[in-house]
Amino acid sequence: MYVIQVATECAPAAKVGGLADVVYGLSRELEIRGHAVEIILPKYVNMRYDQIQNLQVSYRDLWVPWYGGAIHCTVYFGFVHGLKCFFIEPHSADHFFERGTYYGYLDDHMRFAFFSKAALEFMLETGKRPEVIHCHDWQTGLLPTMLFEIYKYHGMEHPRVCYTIHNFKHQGIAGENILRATGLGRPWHYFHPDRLQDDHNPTAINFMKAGIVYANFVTTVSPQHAWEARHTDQGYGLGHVLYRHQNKFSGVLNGLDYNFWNPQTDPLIPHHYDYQDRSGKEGDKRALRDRLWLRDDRKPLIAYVGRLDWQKGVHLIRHGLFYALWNNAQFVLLGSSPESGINDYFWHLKNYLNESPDCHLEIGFNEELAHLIYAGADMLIVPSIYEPCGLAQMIALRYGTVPIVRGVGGLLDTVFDRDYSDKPFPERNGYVFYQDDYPALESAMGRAIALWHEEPDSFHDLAANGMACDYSWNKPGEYYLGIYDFIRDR
Ligand SMILES: Nc1ncnc2c1ncn2[C@@H]1O[C@H](COP(=O)(O)OP(=O)(O)O[C@H]2O[C@H](CO)[C@@H](O)[C@H](O)[C@H]2O)[C@@H](O)[C@H]1O
Repeated sequence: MYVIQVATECAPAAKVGGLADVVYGLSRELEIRGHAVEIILPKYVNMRYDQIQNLQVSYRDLWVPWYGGAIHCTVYFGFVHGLKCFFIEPHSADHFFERGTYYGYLDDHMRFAFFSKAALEFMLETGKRPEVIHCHDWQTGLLPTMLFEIYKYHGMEHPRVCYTIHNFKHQGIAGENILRATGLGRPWHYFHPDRLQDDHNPTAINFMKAGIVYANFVTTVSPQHAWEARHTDQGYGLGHVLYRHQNKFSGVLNGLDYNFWNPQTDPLIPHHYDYQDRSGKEGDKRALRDRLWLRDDRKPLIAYVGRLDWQKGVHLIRHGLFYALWNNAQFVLLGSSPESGINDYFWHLKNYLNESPDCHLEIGFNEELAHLIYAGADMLIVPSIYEPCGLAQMIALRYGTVPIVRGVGGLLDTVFDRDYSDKPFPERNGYVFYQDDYPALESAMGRAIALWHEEPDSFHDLAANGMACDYSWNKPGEYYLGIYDFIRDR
């Protein structure tokens, strides 16, 4: 099978969150199984270039039609930890990818509509004809529309599209001018409830809806979230569209790259360990405390790693921090937010708690520190308001760190409560709470902290259960191959 992934992130070169891990992990899994995979990404000026090997010009003059004219692009090729990646660099006064951050600009819809178009133009010009184009999230939602309404008639009639939604909240809403920019034109055709017209604003088009309508298959990243998106407000207004296209929609639980996230070999942690011998984890806890100036005391270390977004339950993260400090535990936070209000709030909290020997807040993105935290912590909280899949809890399980999660989305598919799950004990691996209020979080954190202090052996058994879970790409890789095989043009 020949697959091209078109995405706006790929770990570890261009990563904001879980999308990057999935694009990397799934591509690797497909390659290991002997399939041909290429990834097309924007060439952001602020990528981790140290994570790209042999970067070189691959196609010097790509002219991408845009409005009435065309934008000149150069396409680079390089390996991101062995994966074949193409990077599109537009040369225009818009400076689409020469910004301080990857997202968060008023013209984001233009930037990524352009990227989607450029990816198709690149395939057309270089004769690349993958059996499947797998694209991700709102940023690439217009790609299947452009493929089947324009590029199909220029010799790209065979590629089929699988479209994966990682976050329903961000859908890409734009005005009519996007149709003129991309060459789709014909507003009377696209401004139709069965095509691109937003269901809640009849004068806008919706990129994600476009992806759902035009793709040959649509997935989201866990079975539970697929249900939530259709039946609850977590579809953010797309439930009706999903219902109409339910025959080509399903939830496939994300995997985790078990080579990249591996406590036995992880080069970013000082002590290695595995399921049978977890003594190295103690060393990592000491190393983490040393690095963050935390006192060495007989207390569990509780962590939060992730974006500081409303989605992640910011008020519960804050409360979890104080609850840990009041209840004989330590707390470490690693995260950042594009919203200055949230960032400022956590900076303020960091200053306020600066003298505490039991807590550390690291505001920013730091892949290396993230690994040490997953390895060194005893527990990880994931109190999300909604969570399509969630990788943090899976990474925690892999590193023998007990997850404490809110029971939504993929968290429900992966974490099973030690005390209340109906699963047999060996399959229970963490703590789950359901309401999004303080008492709910406290009940779960309280049970975890008490077990750590009072029954350390039972706590270790629980952590070992987590390490024994298999959330690798093995099964999800098979599911995606099944989907690709189902949609490909024979
Ligand atoms: N400050 C920081 N420093 C270092 N590393 C950091 C970091 N902040 C986040 N990360 C890393 O980014 C990843 C986060 O992945 P998640 O899946 O948990 O959440 P995210 O909301 O970004 O992903 C969305 O897409 C994924 C993929 O489909 C879904 O699992 C999820 O539910 C959905 O919200 C983890 O690898 C984490 O370690």
